Amino acid sequence: MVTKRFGRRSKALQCTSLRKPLQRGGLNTMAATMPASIDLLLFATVAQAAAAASLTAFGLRRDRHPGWWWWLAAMWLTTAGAACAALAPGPWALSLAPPLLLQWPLVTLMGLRRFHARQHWPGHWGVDATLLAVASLVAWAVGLLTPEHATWPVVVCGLAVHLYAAAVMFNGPAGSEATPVHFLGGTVALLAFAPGLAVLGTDLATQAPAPPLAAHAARVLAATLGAIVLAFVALTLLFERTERQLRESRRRLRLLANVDALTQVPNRRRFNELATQALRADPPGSAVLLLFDIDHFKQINDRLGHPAGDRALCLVAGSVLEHLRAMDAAGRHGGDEFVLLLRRTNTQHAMGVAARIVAELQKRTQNTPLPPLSLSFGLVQLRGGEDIDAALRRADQALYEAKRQGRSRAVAASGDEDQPVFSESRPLGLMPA
Ligand SMILES: Nc1nc2c(ncn2[C@@H]2O[C@H](COP(=O)(O)OP(=O)(O)OP(=O)(O)O)[C@@H](O)[C@H]2O)c(=O)[nH]1
Repeated sequence: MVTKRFGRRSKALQCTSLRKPLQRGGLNTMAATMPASIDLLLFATVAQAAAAASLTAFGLRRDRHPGWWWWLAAMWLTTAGAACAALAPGPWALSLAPPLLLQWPLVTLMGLRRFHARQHWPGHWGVDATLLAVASLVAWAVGLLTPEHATWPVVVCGLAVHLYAAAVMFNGPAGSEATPVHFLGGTVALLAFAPGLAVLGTDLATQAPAPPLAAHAARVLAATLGAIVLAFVALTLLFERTERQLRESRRRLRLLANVDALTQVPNRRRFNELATQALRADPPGSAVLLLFDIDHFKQINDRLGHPAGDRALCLVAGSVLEHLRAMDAAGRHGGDEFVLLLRRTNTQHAMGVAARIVAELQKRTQNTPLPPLSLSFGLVQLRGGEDIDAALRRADQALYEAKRQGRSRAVAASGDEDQPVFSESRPLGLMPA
C-alpha cells in the first residue's frame, strides 16, 4: 500500500527513526498514510525554530512591548509540536503534538489583546483561554486514548480554534495597525482548513477513513506557515509602534524647542523664525512690531508669589492669542515681555489691537485674586529691508518711553535707532498703581 501511494519518493517510510516507534497496530497504519516525509517535518521544524529564534533575538535587543512574550510562546510551542512529530514520533509525542500545534492562533490572539490593550477587542481573553484549554485537552486526550479515532475530533478542535481567532482578529481594532492584524487573521482563516482538507484527500485516495496522522503533517506545515507569517506581522507591528513613538517624541521635542512651556506661545527663537518668514513673504514695510510687558510685574511676584505671577503671564498670553489673526505672530520675548508681529497693517491699527488686548486682559483678571493688570507697549512700523532684531531694538526704545511717560500706554517710534521720534502716547485701560 505504501509503495503504491508514495513509491520511491517516500523517505518517511524508509526512515527507521519514524518507523520503529510505530510498529504497533493502528499507529503503524498511521505512519504509512502520513502525507509527508520525515525530511519535510524536519525542515518545517527548522523553519519554525528559525522564525522563533529571529523574533526572540530581535525582541531581546530592544524594547519589548506587551504581547511580544505571547507571540514568542506561540512560536516556540508550535516548534516543539513540529519537533515532537519529526524527532520522537512515539504515541506520547504524537498525542502531544496536536495541542502544541493548534494553540498558536489563540496564544497569538492573547498577545494581540495585550499589544493593543487600550483598544477595543471583541470577546474576552478569558474566552480565548477557555477555548484553548478545552481544545488542547480534547486534542491531547483523544490522541492518547483513541489514536485511531482521533482524526476528526482533532481536526474540529483545530478548525474551531483557528476560525474563532481569525474572526476576533478581523473585528479587532481599526487604524494603522489593523492591516497586519487583518493579514494575520486571513492567514489563520485559510490555514484552519488545511488539516481537514488533508484528511478528506487521504480518505478519497485510500477509500477508507484516514488515521489521525493523516492530518498531522498538514497541521505541521500550516503551523509553520502561520509561524512565519506571525513573525512577519509581529515585526511589522513592533516597527510601526516604534516609529509612531519616534514621531510622537519628535513632535514633543519640536514643541519643547519652539513653545514657551508656561504660556504656550512661541518662544523668542521661534517667534524670530516666524516673523522673519512673514517679512520675506510680505511687501516691505507692511508689518508692525509690538513689544510690551506687564507694569510692575515684580510687585505681583513679591506680594502674591511666583505662582500668581505665572498666572498673570498666562492671562496675558491668552488675551494676546484671543485677538491675533491667524497670519500674525506672537512670542514670549523673555520674563514678562511679549512680542507681536501684525502683518499688512499700520501703527494706528496696531494701537487698536493693543487696546483690545488690554481690555481682554482686564476682563480675564476680574474673577481672579490678581490685582488689575496694566500693560505698556512700544510699537514700530517695520522699514523696507529692516530685520526683526533691528525692529525689536527700536520697539524697545518705544516701550522704554511708554514706561517713562507713566506706563499703561502705547508709544510708537519712528525714525532711526540713533534718533527715535516718539508718537503721542495712547493711554490703555486702567492706570497702574
Ligand atoms: N512669576 C514669574 N516671574 C517671572 C518670570 N520670568 C521673569 N519673571 C519676573 O518678572 C519680573 C520682571 O520685572 P521687571 O520687568 O524687571 O520689572 P517690572 O516689575 O515689570 O517693572 P516695569 O516693567 O518697569 O513696570 C522679575 O521679577 C522676574 O523675576 C516667570 O516666568 N514667572
